[in-house]
Amino acid sequence: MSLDREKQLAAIEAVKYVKSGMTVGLGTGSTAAHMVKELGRLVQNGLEIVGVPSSENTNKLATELGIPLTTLEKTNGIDVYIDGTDEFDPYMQLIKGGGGALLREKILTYNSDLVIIIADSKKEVKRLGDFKLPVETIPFATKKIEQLLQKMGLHPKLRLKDGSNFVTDEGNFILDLDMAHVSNIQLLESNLKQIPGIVETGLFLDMADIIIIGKGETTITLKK
Ligand SMILES: O=C(CO)[C@H](O)[C@H](O)COP(=O)(O)O
Repeated sequence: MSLDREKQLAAIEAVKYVKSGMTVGLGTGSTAAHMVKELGRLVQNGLEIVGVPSSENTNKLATELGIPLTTLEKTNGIDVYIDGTDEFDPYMQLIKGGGGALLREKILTYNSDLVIIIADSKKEVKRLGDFKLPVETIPFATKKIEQLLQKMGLHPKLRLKDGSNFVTDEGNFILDLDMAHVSNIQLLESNLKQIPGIVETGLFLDMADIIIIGKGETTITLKK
């Protein structure tokens, strides 16, 4: 069974939590795109929702599919947020941001009543850290932050796209960190957040309420 089919199955299962009248946060990435497509199909069949996209890419896809959209500040909060992940561990802790949308994704996650993460079976890990941890940095400070993180043993790599710096929807850069040898992820998160110029990290700790994993032709649901 292909990983893409597992992503699709997880997305279809997650969308069952969405009911008419809800404000729905729309994640970013290939798994989230399956969810947006499924919501688009349901909207065509009469589901009445308003979406809040987490990126310009998702905004474009949802608009093409006819999903009514709004922005976070115009809502009274989000009923359910559905997004993919790069890794999740047995404690439902996540690394996100492979697609570079981690800042808006974390803001929407924080402002949502229910957070559902959808994943293919390859995203499950015993311990976070095979995937490089993205951190979003202000361009003005990025060089200095890179030097500091190097001294901390986190081997930062400035993310590039087509030979130039990758620029997020908020106009920032991304440093991808090697956290394979970090034993205390809570401490890492708080240390990183104390560095001026780091806007956000891709560690989503204690934020997921439900994780739906596509496995073969079925899904497995983990709940907090
Ligand atoms: O955090 C993300 C984007 O910033 C994505 O959810 C994450 O990268 C997973 O992507 P995909 O579903 O394509 O594997």
